[in-house]
Amino acid sequence: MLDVKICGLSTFEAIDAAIARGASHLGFVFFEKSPRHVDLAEMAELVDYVQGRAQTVAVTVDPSDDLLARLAGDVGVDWLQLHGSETERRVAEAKAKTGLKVMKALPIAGIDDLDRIEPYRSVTDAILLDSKRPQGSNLPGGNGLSFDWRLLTALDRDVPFMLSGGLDSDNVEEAVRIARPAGLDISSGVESAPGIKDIGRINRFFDALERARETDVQGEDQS
Ligand SMILES: O=C(O)c1ccccc1NCC(=O)[C@H](O)[C@H](O)COP(=O)(O)O
Repeated sequence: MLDVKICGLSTFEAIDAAIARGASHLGFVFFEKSPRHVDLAEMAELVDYVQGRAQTVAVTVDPSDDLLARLAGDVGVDWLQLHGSETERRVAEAKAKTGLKVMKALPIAGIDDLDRIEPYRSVTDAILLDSKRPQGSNLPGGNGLSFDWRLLTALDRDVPFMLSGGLDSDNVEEAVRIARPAGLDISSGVESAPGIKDIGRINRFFDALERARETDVQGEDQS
């Protein structure tokens, strides 16, 4: 069973829709330049609303110690997602300071980028592979762009990762077939406009994922 993280949530309605369809993780973005930004009070309210029905993830970019303390204390999320240029040392420090589970996002554009995964494996609870920030964008994530998933076939199979970047109901089946991720992370692909989650698109994404699972099971039965 794949983990599924729906990222950039800001309404109770979208949280309920994601949970109803089986999302394992819900992401809340703390990054002021993002159309998905929620402040700490809003994030605390959203996390409280989840009431343990899914894992909650605070998405941050090079967070300060003060922000880390507030996310762990006042907001009370389950996970930190580090989506900036955090070194392995800073990731380990963030985990030790907060006691939270940590997911490090790494941008992938070419085969050499896969070498960046190994040093983070011992200091994180999950690795998220995303596309690189395109020129002109001021967002390190949530750009709705995918990378070449075939690069990931070169990865050692015992490296579990979440696949991210430009996923939607039209391409998720192909993405899962090629990349064989442990989990999926999606934001723009379930929106009607940047920052506006669309319940119909959330449902269509999970429908497509169910079809992908059925095809996979049928394929296994025939082999
Ligand atoms: O989504 C944002 O606006 C964002 C801003 C700053 C840092 C990270 C951000 N998103 C991180 C995510 O986990 C997204 O779900 C991931 O990049 C995939 O996004 P998309 O390609 O839009 O599905």
